Amino acid sequence: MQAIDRLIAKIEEKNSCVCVGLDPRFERIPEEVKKPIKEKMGETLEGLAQVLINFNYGILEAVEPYAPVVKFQISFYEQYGPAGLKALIESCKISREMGFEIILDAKRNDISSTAKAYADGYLGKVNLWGREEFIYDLDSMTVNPYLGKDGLEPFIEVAQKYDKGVWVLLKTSNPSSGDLQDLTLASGEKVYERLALQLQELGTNWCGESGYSNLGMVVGATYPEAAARLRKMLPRTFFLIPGYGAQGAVAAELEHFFNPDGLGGIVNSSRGIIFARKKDGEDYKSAARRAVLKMKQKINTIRGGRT
Ligand SMILES: O=c1ccn([C@@H]2O[C@H](COP(=O)(O)O)[C@@H](O)[C@H]2O)c(=O)[nH]1
Repeated sequence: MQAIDRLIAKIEEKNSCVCVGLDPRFERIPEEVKKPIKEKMGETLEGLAQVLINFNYGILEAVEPYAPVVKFQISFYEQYGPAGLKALIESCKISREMGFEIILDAKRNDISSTAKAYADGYLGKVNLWGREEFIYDLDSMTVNPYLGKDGLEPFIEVAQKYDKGVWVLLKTSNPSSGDLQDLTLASGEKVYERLALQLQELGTNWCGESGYSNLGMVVGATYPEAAARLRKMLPRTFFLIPGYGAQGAVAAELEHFFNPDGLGGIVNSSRGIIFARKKDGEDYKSAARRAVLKMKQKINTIRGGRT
């Protein structure tokens, strides 16, 4: 099954388009997760990596009934070197066993020959002493489009080969995204609008049975007016929508991100779910479960009248 159809099947199964971002910040992880590992492994890098894995496991168990997809932002793992990346790979493995769709938010790209190495490493297989093997077990990853079409093509080719998807940054959620992305071209279009059309062309012959493209685009929840324009331009494109919760966006602003079929988007929240507990001593898993359920319900009320 193609990546976009797997994602839609999971959304339908859980009646939810919530994506939980597993972006652990060590200093915010509760003591009850850290203590037993510190006692066993000491204050080592390996111990820290084990804390990330155990924390993620707790969150995954908590959100499993209500979230079809998880997103790992690679920086929170990469910053700890090989131990951090091992924690990422192990967390992906656990997510897979629990049936989540898995997105890696790595925002990679480069000249095409280098982009191919990224694509092989994250989405495809690498040559290990003559054997072709996967290093990561992912469904899709984020990529940066600003090197142009030749930088994107290797990701698309590898993704097509292994039934994976890509999410291309289009209109990002950060406050200054407009400095470049909103500039008006001589044609009267904004930069992100021109990019949207170029990306649509790349993704148009890469649709699943659902009719949606495996080339999705990142559109920040913090820019609902841009999303309304983009939704009309790109009816067959799924949006990965970050910016909910900690960055200020709320469900009522998300209506125009979705198509009338109630599909077309997955809404990510990272800090708002994984660090939902309000005070020390409160169970972080119960707090995450409550937060994800509330988010699912709120978003369902604005997408195609689902509840
Ligand atoms: O435009 C973008 C693209 C990616 N992100 C990523 O999403 C999450 C948001 O985390 P919160 O804690 O819910 O704010 C994080 O991994 C970002 O790197 C984004 O925010 N905006």
